[in-house]
Amino acid sequence: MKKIGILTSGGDAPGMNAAIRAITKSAMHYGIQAIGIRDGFEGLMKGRFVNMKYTDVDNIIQRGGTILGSARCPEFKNAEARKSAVANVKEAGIDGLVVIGGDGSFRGANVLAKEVDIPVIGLPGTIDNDLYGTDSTIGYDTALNTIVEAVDKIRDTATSHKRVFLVEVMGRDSGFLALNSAIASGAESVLIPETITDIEAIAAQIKSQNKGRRSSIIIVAEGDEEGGAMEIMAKLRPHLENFKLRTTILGHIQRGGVPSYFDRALATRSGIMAVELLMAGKTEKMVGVKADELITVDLKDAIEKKAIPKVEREELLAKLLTK
Ligand SMILES: Nc1ncnc2c1ncn2[C@@H]1O[C@H](COP(=O)(O)OP(=O)(O)O)[C@@H](O)[C@H]1O
Ligand SMILES: O=P(O)(O)OC[C@H]1O[C@](O)(COP(=O)(O)O)[C@@H](O)[C@@H]1O
Ligand SMILES: [Mg+2]
Repeated sequence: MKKIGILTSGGDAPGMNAAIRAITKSAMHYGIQAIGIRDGFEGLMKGRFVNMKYTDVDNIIQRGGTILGSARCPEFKNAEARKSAVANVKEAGIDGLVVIGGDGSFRGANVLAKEVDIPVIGLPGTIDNDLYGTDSTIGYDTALNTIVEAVDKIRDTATSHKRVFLVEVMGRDSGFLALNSAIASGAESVLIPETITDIEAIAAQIKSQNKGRRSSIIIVAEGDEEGGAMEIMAKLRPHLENFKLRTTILGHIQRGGVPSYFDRALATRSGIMAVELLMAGKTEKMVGVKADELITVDLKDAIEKKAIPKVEREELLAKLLTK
C-alpha cells in the first residue's frame, strides 16, 4: 500500500478532524502517503486531491467540522457519474480509501469499492448514531452534550415562566439523540420515530404531571412520524388550552463545536485501525466500538441492519421521564 485516500462525506460531525489526523499520521508512520479528498464524493468525482503533510493535521484534533470539507452529492448514486471518480482514483494511484461519514456515505463506499477494486474502509462519522453494529459513531457524544447544555438553559426559563417547551433535536430517521438527551437532561417526555407517538396521551401526561404549575420539556426527534416540534405543538395545542407552549429548534448548532474527549479518542483509535485494516487488505468493513473494544462490521450490515436506541428498565425510565 503506497497511497491512502481520505474523504469526509454527508453531514459533518465533531471528531472528523481527529480521524483525518489519525489516518494521516498513521499512514506516514507506515511510510504511506495520505491523500486528502476535498468535499466528499463530489471531490472524488472532480479530482480535488491534496497530498497531506504532517503540518496539515497539526492543531486540528480540537476543531469541529472537517478540514477536508463535506458535501451531499446526489450524482454519486448514478453509476455513470461515478466513472469519473473511479478514473480519478486510478490516475492518482490511490490503493486504499477511508470514507468517514454516515449510512449514505457507506452506501456510496460500498458500490465504489466494487467498481474501483481497491480496499475501502468506513469510519462512522455522524451525530445521528444511526449505524448498526457500533455503540457510538464519531460526533454523537459531542452532539448529545451540546443538546443537554442547551436543554439545561431552556429549563431555566421554562421553570421561571411555568411553560411547556417542545425542543426539536436532529435525527432524520433515528431517535438516539432525542432519547439519550432526554434521559440526561431530565426531560418529561420524548418523541422518537422508533415508537408510535400518541398526541392525546402526551397531552394527558403533561396535564397530570404539570397542572400549569411547573415546567415541562418534551424532546422531539425531527424525524418523529407525527412531525417536528412545530407540528407537534400545533397538534397538542387544542388539548392543552390552559398551558403556555413554546418551541425551540436546536438545528445545526448540534453539528458544530469542540469535539468531546470521547469523540476525539474514538476517532483517533478508529483512524489508526482503518489504516492497519487497509494494509492487511481488508475491505468493505466499518470500524466500530463495542464495550470500549474496537471491532469491525461488514459495511453491508452497518447499512442494511437497523440501529435501534435501546434502554434498560424501560418502565422505570418512563417514570423518570415523566416525574
Ligand atoms: N445509494 C447510494 N449510492 C451511492 N452513493 C450514495 C448512496 N446514498 C448516498 N450516497 C452518497 O453519500 C453521500 C452522503 O450521504 P448522506 O445520506 O447525505 O449522508 P450520511 O453519509 O451522513 O448519511 C450522498 O450525498 C451521496 O453522494
Ligand atoms: O445539514 P443538512 O444537509 O440540512 O442535513 C441535516 C441532517 O443531517 C444530520 O445532522 C446528520 O445526518 P447525516 O449524518 O445522515 O448526514 C441529520 O440529523 C439531519 O437531519
Ligand atoms: Mg445518514
